[in-house]
Amino acid sequence: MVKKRVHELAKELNIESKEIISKLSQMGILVKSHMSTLEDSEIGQLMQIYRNKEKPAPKPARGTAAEPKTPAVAGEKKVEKKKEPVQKSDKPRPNEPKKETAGGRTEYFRGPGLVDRVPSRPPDRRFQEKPKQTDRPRGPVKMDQPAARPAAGPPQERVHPEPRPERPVQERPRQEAPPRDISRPEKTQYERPPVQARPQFDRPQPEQQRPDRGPARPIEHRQQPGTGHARPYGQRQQPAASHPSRPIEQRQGPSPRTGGAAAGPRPQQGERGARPGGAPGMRPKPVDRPQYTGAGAGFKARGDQAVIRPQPVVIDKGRAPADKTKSTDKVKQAKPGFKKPESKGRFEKRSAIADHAEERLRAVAHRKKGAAKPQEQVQKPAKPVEKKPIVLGESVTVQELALKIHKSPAELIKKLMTLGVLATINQEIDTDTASILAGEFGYEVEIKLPVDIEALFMQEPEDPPELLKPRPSVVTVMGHVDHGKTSLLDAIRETNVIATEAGGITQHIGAYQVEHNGKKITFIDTPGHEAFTAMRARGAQVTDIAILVVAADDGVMPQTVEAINHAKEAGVPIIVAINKIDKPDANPERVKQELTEHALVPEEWGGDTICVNVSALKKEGLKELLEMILLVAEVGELKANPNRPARGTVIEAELDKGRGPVATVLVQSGTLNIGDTIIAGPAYGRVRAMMDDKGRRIKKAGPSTPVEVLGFSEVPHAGNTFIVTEDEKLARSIASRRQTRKREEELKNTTRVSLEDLFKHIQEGQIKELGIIVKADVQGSVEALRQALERLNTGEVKVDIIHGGVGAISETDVMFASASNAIIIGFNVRPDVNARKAAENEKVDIRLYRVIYDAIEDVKAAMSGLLDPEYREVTLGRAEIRKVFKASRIGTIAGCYVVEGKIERDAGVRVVRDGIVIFEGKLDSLKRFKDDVKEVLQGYECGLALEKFNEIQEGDIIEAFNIETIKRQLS
Ligand SMILES: Nc1nc2c(ncn2[C@@H]2O[C@H](COP(=O)(O)OP(=O)(O)OP(=O)(O)O)[C@@H](O)[C@H]2O)c(=O)[nH]1
Repeated sequence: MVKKRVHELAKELNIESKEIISKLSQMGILVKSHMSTLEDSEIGQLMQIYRNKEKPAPKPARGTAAEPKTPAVAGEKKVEKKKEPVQKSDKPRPNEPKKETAGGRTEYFRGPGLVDRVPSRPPDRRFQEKPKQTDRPRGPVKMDQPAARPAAGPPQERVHPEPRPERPVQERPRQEAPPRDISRPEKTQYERPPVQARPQFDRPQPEQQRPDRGPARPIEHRQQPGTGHARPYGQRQQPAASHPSRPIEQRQGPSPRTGGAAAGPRPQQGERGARPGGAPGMRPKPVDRPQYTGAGAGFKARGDQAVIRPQPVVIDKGRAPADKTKSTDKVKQAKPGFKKPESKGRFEKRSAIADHAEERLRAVAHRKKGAAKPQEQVQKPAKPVEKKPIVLGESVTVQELALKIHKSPAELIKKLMTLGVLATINQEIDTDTASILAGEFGYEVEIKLPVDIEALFMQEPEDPPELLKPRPSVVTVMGHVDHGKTSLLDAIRETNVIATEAGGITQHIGAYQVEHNGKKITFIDTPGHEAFTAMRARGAQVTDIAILVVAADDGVMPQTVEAINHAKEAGVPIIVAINKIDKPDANPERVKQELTEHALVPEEWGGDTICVNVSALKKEGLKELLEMILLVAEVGELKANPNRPARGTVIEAELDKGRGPVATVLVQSGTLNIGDTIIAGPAYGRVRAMMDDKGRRIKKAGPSTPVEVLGFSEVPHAGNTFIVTEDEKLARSIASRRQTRKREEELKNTTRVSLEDLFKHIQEGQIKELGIIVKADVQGSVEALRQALERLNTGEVKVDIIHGGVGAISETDVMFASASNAIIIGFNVRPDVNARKAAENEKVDIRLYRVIYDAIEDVKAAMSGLLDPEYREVTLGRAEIRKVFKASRIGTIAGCYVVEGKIERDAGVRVVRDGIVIFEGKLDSLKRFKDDVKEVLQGYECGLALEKFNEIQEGDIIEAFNIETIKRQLS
């Protein structure tokens, strides 16, 4: 025989190539594809097998040769034998002979006999076993199946063309799109939730279409190239043709059933058709079963069939993609190639995309919230943090708050604006505002005010009474200017301090200690000028006894009253020293009389105010005064604990060029020693040296001792409390904090802006401000000037002391003044070279003074210059119109007679008629006779024309006036 290819032989035998391939594989002959060539012997064997099947009669004849070759064939024979009776019963039918003639396979074509019975059931049963739903489509399909066979043949051949590997991908979609796409998509879609049920639906559909569309099969073939048995769909459509090719399936599938129940009891074809396990002639049915079952739910419905080998393979292949799509990424669904992606995939893809989109959105949302990974985001979302109240301190800047609530500063600023607050990013907002603001963004605020370490640090410990020891009394000398305070102290100290004072008045607070009758008395001298109120108040606060000096020849004066009030406020006992009793016009009684007006009733008049007549000049009454001081001190039982770190008050401070910051302090309790760490206001340091009131260096200073202290880091403020601490680090940090606070306050004063302030500023736009920088040799003078100058404030002009400090005028001061459009007042200080140059360049006005009065007067004058001048009308004269002339070119001319004062050419004029002003304007011309003149005096006649006014009449009065500018001065 000639070599043939598998498909050629299949054609010849009118069977599918696959069946031959499977048969060959059962025979132990491996064939790669339908294009493989077969040896003559192999062809012979196959021919024998298939012809034996077709011709049962000759089988036995050939059987000798065929049977031994393959057990499968033998098996088949057995089956065939069983079928014979069935066939025989069928033979009488008219259909058989036709089929025999057609294919020569009577048994095989008995299937069609089923078709005849279709109306009666067989096909229905088949399908009913699986899904009833499939009946709709399948009903007709199965009916057509037999007829479709011939059509099925050709399609198979078409499929054979080799290019399988490539075609599958392209052709699948085209050809199978309708049938399989529908089925598979459904699979995947349905299978997701109910994996079992779908397969049943899926299969029937493809079957319906397969027979109609030949091309559909090829796809199936392609899919099952490796496993020739694996074509459930195709086989179904060709039940008869599949028989021969699936002996194994029949054995495996049907066998259990045949053995179980079907075989014997189903001799009839009708039932055979429905039950594969029936007779040998039922092969096609068993083949069908696996096809159906293999496709889907049939497996579960028929547990037996699930064992069938080929089916699992087919199923795996067929499902693999679907399963993957179900269980894993939907994106992978596209890979399988089939048309899945098109029909079913749309929905799947959309849902997948939607899912992805959601996931991404979530991820993005989480990322935006700050988390890097979705998982972590879930674990550490900011949400719980949002609800957690934010902790704020005393104040917070907009930027800090923005960080705390995870918002942008711009959002906060915007929100603040809606709340009526205009703030910058670095501006501090108070806790109330911050709370409201945070609340706007859904945050609660917890305000935790920091522990005031400073307050604790400065808190004065209470000394047990047993540790207290008597201390010198601190006496403050107060009184009106020039009443002799310094002279009195000088007399007491027997020194001459007055000679060193500029201008002859005391401008520094002085502290001195004297000893009388073995007891020390500390005196604090305070200036008497009104500008030094603060100093006096400070003196009163640190004092135990106040000496009120009143000049016997002058009596009680304003600052006397002020001193009385300070002393009363401080709860300090007052001793009145009526001075200058040596003067001829001294009148102590009058002074006492005036004192009573201020609730100071002398002892001799029944009151409790001690009054002592003294003369600083003559040094009279000093002893008595000192004794009275000691007496009052004794009554006060003044005590302090000298055996603890010192604490007291800074009386005065200055920046000494050679020694640096120098502070005059009054130790009020404890003992100050050299080397002590001391802090006072923003200044801290170590006590480098101490000098007493006489300039002598001392190593320690006990309670009530005034000393000059060197060693401060900067000039402390007069009035600051100083303490000694062992914790230098803490002192430094507290001082640093105070410095920062001071700077911030200075900054606030110049830069603080809010809507309220803005409005205020708009209102104050008409108020002129005079910015002043005050520099002085000592802090006390700075304060004195500040107070004196600020007192000059009026509703129209405002003095703004933008900076005050101790020391020479520096370039920085000049630049600051330039930026602030301010002037600089230097008191007992001079600008250094750089400052002088800078002042020239920046045209900054620097005023230097040695007497405070001059400074104040100058400032007052400067402020007067700032005041809006007053305008006053000055009447020049009056003229009566005696005659009116009309000139064509000039207009109306008035012939006048000056009845009073004079009429000036450039003056303003008004026309008054019967006491009513009918015009006010300017003269157009003024002539005497024909000459233009500048003025016409009383008693003379003149001619004049008014500018843009001709309605004059005889008898009108022309009034001439001028507007004078009058500079205003502060009272
Ligand atoms: N005749 C007479 N003159 C005195 C007496 N005490 C002071 N003076 C004079 O009064 C003037 C003012 O004396 P001060 O001691 O400077 O007066 P003050 O109260 O200290 O003045 P301020 O320091 O400016 O507050 C000086 O010229 C003294 O000579 C006195 O007892 N008798």
